[in-house]
Amino acid sequence: MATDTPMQLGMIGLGRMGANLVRRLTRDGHHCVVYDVNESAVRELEGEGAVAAHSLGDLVAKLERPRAVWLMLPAAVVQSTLDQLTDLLDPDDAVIDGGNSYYRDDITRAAQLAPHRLHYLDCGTSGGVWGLERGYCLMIGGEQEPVTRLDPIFRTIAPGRGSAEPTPSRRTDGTAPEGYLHCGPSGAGHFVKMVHNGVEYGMMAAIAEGLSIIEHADAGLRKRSADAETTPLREPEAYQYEIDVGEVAEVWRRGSVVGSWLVDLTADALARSPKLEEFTGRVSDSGEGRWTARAAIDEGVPAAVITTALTDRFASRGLGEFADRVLSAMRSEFGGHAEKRSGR
Ligand SMILES: O=C(CO)[C@H](O)[C@H](O)COP(=O)(O)O
Repeated sequence: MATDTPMQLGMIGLGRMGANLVRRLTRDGHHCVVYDVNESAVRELEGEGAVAAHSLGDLVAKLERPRAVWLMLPAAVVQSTLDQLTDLLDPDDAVIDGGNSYYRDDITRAAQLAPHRLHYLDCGTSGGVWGLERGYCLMIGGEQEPVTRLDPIFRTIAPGRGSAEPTPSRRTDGTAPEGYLHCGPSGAGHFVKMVHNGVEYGMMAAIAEGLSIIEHADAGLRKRSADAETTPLREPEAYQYEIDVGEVAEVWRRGSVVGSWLVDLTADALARSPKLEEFTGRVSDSGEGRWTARAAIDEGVPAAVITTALTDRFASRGLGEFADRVLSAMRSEFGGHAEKRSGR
């Protein structure tokens, strides 16, 4: 259903997220002016009804005042883009940073724009490559006035009330049931998104570890377990199960306490590739988990699951190898224990 309040938005950055945000807005009757350094991304969206811009200045010139400009850019280029926009925009225009910027940078950037009477909103945007159809969960920070002004944009991008059952005990209204929330002043949106991503690390790690324990539940069947060289399996009869983890992920999707979108995605990945052999298991991190851990330390709040999930990712990339060598060296020094060349 088309929006009652069509608005105009400039989108800078037409990667998967930026392009799909434009598509979702256009479908709902909003008007988008689009720019990216990659001309073919601009042309593709032009073919789908957006107005093409060929530079930041061109984008600004094609927007009516007060303008709304959404940045969907890698964190590394947000500042330079904002610096250029600051000279191009007029008082009362608003810039929305929808990427994964560090919330502390938002505080600085809002202060940088304030003397120019430009508004700056930080908008944590979660939904990934599925957001076009499912909608994006939005966590917004900044002043109330531009948040209110841009409400029709946020409402269109968000998943909407139908995306989840109503919360039985909830008695208040507000926008959270629509899938977007004004979390507080500058930085609050990206702060909440940062912690969301920290939670994502912990949930992902727990699902992965659980399925790995099930995958290895056949340890007692192996004649000579790989572990036998270091720690013999004391009760092989207790580990006699050859369980298909893909089937487990599938059954967990249905009515279980841990059923979730992450389990849905895991079940789909395992259905395509039961041993996931196309992955090496080197897990990257883009910074949000580190920032969440830092916030927990600053606040003095225990966050054992999130921080462990973060350092597990470092270990997956071999960054724990030196510590492991130090451990082996100490065992050798105090007990003459030799490293085994095979086994786990
Ligand atoms: O914002 C996201 C999902 O909500 C990103 O896709 C996710 O945070 C990727 O981060 P990382 O590379 O650290 O796993």
